[in-house]
Amino acid sequence: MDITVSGLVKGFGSFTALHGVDLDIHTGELMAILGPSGSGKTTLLRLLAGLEQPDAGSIRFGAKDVAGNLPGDRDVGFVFQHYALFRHMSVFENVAFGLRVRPSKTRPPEAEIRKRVNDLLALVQVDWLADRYPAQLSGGQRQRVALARALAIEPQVLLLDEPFGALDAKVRRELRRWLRDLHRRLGMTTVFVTHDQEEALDLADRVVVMGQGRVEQIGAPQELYDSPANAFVYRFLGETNELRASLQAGRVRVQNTPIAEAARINVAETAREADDGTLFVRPHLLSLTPDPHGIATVTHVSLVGAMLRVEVETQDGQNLHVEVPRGPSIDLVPTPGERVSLTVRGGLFVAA
Ligand SMILES: Nc1ncnc2c1ncn2[C@@H]1O[C@H](COP(=O)(O)OP(=O)(O)OP(=O)(O)O)[C@@H](O)[C@H]1O
Repeated sequence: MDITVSGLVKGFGSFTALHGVDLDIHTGELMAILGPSGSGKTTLLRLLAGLEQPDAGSIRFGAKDVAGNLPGDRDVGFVFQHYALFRHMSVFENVAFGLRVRPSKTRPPEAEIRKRVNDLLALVQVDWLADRYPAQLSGGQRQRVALARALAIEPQVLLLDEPFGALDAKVRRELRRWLRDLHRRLGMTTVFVTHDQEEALDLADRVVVMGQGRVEQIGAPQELYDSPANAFVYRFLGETNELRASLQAGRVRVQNTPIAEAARINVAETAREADDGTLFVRPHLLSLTPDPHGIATVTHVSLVGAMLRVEVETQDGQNLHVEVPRGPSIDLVPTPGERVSLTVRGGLFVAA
């Protein structure tokens, strides 16, 4: 089931939480909605689920406009943090619930319900917990049961809001791997909200980056990391340096010294020339060369695993850090106080 969102607007009182969101989600895709707190991720997911109605814009599931459809009519399974399991029902009954409440015409026979629930509990690897109550489960087990409950109705679309939010890092990683395998096997269109960039980049086919109620960029993880579209995405995803720079005659310059061919740099909007702007560059896309007339001085060197992390300060007082793979020889390690020139192999220039 593909989902097409166009011009979605949602306000709460005088506050606008979504300012016209456009988004295409492909059939069978695993898509992450990533953004800082308050950027509108949950609001977007709740609109997809039918738990909120938009003020303007449309949501289509396949060819069908689902505006006005209640959650039960959308063929979605969802796991929201605040939709806890039913405390007074066993794990088995929690998972069976969505099937049991169906009108008699579409409700499967009891034997089939039992089989489907048992199969699902095996799939999420908690079949041995079928008779327990939610209070008797660990956090990770509860999340798996919540997922089994969402899957029981065999939805075409699965919506997950921070599904592993409350869990510790190790269990999160485990469940993440498990969700990826499950998605590969079942193949339903899945959208999950997270504020954890590692989780989004690791798990999703594509990621929507949201900022203040707007889509800032949509792309595959590698594409977002390598070619952020703007300053917001650059700052939000991964580490970055920001340098005051100019763009003249095909070169990006710092303190009037060329440090990059403009052809290797993405240039935001239409700035072909600019006296003043910001160059965003990832630490691993900067190189240092010993140079007595260079524009920077090494201030600190540390070894982090296989990488050398070098901090430098430019003559005009800008601090940046550089990551270089550790070479075979100790002689190649820069030393504090050494003058160096800088070369930039990729980045984004934004005119002031
Ligand atoms: N029911 C509501 N009434 C008023 N304001 C709301 C309501 N729901 C959300 N908001 C506001 O809309 C904005 C977006 O909220 P939303 O929950 O979508 O953000 P989020 O990106 O999911 O954040 P978080 O990562 O913190 O969960 C926030 O500023 C929030 O305060």
